[in-house]
Amino acid sequence: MRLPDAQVAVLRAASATDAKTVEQLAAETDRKPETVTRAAFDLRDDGLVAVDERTESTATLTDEGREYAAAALPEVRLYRAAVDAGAADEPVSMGEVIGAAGLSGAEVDIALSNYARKGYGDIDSGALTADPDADPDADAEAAALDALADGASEGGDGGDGDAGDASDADVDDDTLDQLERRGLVDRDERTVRAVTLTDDGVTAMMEGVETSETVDRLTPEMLTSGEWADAEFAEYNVEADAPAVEGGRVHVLRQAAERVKDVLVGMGFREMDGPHADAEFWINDCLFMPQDHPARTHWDQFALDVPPVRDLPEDLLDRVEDAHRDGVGDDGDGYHSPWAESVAREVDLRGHTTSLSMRYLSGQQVGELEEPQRYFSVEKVYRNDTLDATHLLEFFQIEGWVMAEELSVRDLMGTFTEFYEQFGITDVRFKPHYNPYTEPSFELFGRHPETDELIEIGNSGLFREEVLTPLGVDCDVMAWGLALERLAMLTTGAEDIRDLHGTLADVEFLRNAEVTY
Ligand SMILES: N[C@@H](Cc1ccccc1)C(=O)O
Repeated sequence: MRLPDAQVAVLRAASATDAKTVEQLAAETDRKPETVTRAAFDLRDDGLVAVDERTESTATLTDEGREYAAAALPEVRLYRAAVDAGAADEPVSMGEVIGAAGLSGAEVDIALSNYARKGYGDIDSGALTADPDADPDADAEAAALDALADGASEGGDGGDGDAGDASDADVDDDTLDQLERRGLVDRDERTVRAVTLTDDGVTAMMEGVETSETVDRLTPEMLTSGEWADAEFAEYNVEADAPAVEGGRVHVLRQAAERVKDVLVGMGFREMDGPHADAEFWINDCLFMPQDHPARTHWDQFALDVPPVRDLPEDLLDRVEDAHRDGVGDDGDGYHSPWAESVAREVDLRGHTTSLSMRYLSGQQVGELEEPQRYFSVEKVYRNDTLDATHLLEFFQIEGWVMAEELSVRDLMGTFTEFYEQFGITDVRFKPHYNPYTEPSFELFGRHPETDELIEIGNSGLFREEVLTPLGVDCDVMAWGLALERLAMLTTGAEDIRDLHGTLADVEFLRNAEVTY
């Protein structure tokens, strides 16, 4: 008989009289347990071996369990001290007995509650009696602890060497349940498979088995050469234990970004696109951010040491400079602080994607826009922040704006309510805020599902005249920048933004996290 290599090895190592576990066979044949398991199942399907499966449970003493095994259970110590103090005859002060038993701290409560549970005696208004018929030597929990502790001293036979490791075969289940509830043992279950040769297996061995080359896949070469006709194909065994394979997967943040895009497109928005490194003009000046604003320093934004941007729309540049110097409208007023075109032409990594909104609203990107319009982007921004649980140096912003006649704060709030509802976030909070470019402005907060804390999830407002007039927009525009990572923290339950991306990302978390909405 010809059989695949691993099956031949298992067949040779197996015995008809002596059941061998997969682990034993793996050691004897120098193969992995999962290879042996698979071979054993294949042999069983051919009737050559029998595979006996049973679940083996092990009980391991916890640290506390080990302490009590060495020093006796607190309630037993309490009982013995009570009997010594004469509590079998008349009530004795509880404090005295506790002291005599040498119990302190958490042990006191443990001793008292189990004392009562086990009927060692009564506890009544500070006094203790002991039942003379109780027998702590017959205490099943104490006996089980001793048995498990002894198991440990007999150990060292190639097991994992954990002290207190023992088969629980001789301890009854109720006692083990009780000890587990008390936190004195940990229990574990695993499947043990044992293999024995069947009569057919013995016959096959006597007739002789040889290794055959098995083929696990059909190749074009085998088809053209005709070799397939004689090949022996390995069978699939879907029950075999196999190593876990971690397949590729879309990153949770990317999943969240795609979902955000779908939702916004569904709400009638179109997508914006534009440069990551851009002129300060689009990033800051158009937004009526004075050139000496602290957010414009290198403390906050990354400046690039590259030649200045040459092609900025000249007339817009003039109108923006006017707004900065003199304000907009009859009673408008400027900043009375220095403004230089050279600064506007410098290149920075964008600290927000509101630079894209400026490009689109100005007509620069897709031509003049007639209201109503809705645009969004889900793009990366860069800030010179300090890394912590809620801040990264680069993150994704969900930028968006709506251009229409007569917009109000109600429209803004309604849009966010509708948007976040799609992600199962129904209690968005708003807090009045200040931005140089919007009035009124609001920060948005959402409740973290794990910590229950309110975390900031975005910033928003209605663009002010000083922004819209130079851009040539004469209706209302409401706008926002929301943090994708913060949204992902709410939908995945991640408590630290650094678990989501960056060098410290938690791969295990990323593999298993479910993005819920
Ligand atoms: N640019 C703001 C977000 C925002 C955009 C548009 C209007 C109002 C606020 C930020 O990064 O926080």
